[in-house]
Amino acid sequence: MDAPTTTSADDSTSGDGGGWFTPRKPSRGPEDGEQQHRPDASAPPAGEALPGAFTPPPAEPEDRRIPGTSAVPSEQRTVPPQAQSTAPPISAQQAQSARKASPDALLVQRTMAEITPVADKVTSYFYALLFTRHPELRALFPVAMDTQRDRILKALLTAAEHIDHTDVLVSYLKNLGRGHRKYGTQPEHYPAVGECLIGALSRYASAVWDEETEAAWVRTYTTISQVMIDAAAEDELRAPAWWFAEVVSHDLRTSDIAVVTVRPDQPYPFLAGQYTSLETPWWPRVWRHYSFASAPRPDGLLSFHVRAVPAGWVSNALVHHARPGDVLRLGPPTGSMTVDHTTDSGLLCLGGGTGIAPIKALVEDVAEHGRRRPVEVFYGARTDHDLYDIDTMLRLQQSHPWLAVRPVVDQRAQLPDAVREYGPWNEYDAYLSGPPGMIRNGVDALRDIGIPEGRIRHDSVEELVTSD
Ligand SMILES: NC(=O)C1=CN([C@@H]2O[C@H](COP(=O)(O)OP(=O)(O)OC[C@H]3O[C@@H](n4cnc5c(N)ncnc54)[C@H](O)[C@@H]3O)[C@@H](O)[C@H]2O)C=CC1
Repeated sequence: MDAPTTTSADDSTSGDGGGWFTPRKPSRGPEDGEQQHRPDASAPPAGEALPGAFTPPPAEPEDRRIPGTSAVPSEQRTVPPQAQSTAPPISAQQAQSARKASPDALLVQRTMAEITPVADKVTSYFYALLFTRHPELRALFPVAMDTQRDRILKALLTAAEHIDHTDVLVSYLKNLGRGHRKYGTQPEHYPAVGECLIGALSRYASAVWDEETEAAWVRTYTTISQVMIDAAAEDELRAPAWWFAEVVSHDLRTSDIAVVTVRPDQPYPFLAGQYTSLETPWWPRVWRHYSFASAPRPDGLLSFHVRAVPAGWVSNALVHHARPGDVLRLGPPTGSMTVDHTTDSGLLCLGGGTGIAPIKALVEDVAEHGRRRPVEVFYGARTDHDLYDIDTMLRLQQSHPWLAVRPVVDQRAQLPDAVREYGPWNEYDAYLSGPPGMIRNGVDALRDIGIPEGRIRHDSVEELVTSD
């Protein structure tokens, strides 16, 4: 198996995206016997040699060693020559984590510490490199980049930083790889992105950048891409890259909150508590996350609760423009805030604002499973008027004796405190859904009252930030 090789990250002749990693055939093919959904006819069949699939590192991340030779001719780098041999020593804190971290992880973390204060510049430079060297990739991104701008880089850096936490990382990356199918991402795009990533990092982390660091990043990025590419290829065998979904009803509950119900063009399997990404026809390639507001239904319809937020393109389009007959696109379902049906533990649920949507789905899921387990829902809103779904929740309470719904109207973000007045909660699993601040404070409050972290579930706060 070949070791990854590289031309310079800043070598302008490498704009064809080739030569960065050693291609390898995909690990799975259609001989698995499962039906392929290929809405994107330009995508190579998963069983064919994927032109840009790379060789994974020869061993698990923990076992990797940095080869002694440079992968990059030094004259091609933007790193000042003196910086190449004078990378600052690893700090005491870094040294402590080094006991656990692999050598690559340590070098990656050292780069991260260097670029974090200038993350904005790194991002701008990264996209400038990407779009000038690979203009054909511009069409995969929204016209206006705004929140999209830092997504790729954030995701890559998050992954790189956790390269030693194999379990968490692999499931994160698989998800990311599957989710990238809807953007039209192809295996051959990965070397282009990797090359520009290294270009941006080497420029802004020049004080710590040397040959070993570059080699560590190449290996790390190769691992990341390979997991994403394999996950996408595997997913292609069983699911479309996206679903079209026609709006079948639009219920304006307040001046800025709508419940939007859609009918996907193909079966859409998901679990109560999960969320999806959604694109409207008004803002092509701008995707936002919304949770399913119901458990899977026999008629296959999906509902979302949307609040139009200031400057929220997608949310405003959904609340103020979408009407029955409009066609949206949906990405795959994702998220792990789902009910564990192997236990009888109670569910303690905190739903803030439109964050009540997945909580309602969880309640329906428990009801469908027919097991009587106590479910306590604290439904927070800033005003009475904002409790837009209280009637539905109270109706559910009337039909299910195991369910208690407690509306909490609070101007001062006290939803998590309300939970302290009830309990005890030691037999409960906790589920939180709402604004990022509520999640953070809620997790603290629940830990304070003795609920172990492993029993507290919520969606990624970063994902929620982009649900406008
Ligand atoms: N629409 C959906 O499907 C979902 C939305 N979300 C997220 O839920 C949020 C809903 O926003 P809004 O309806 O505008 O909610 P909001 O800002 O009106 O707040 C809802 C509740 O959370 C409490 N809260 C807010 N900030 C808090 C803090 N820092 N500490 C403690 N409690 C706090 C409020 O007091 C209120 O009770 C958005 O951030 C959205 O991304 C989460 C999951 C699903």
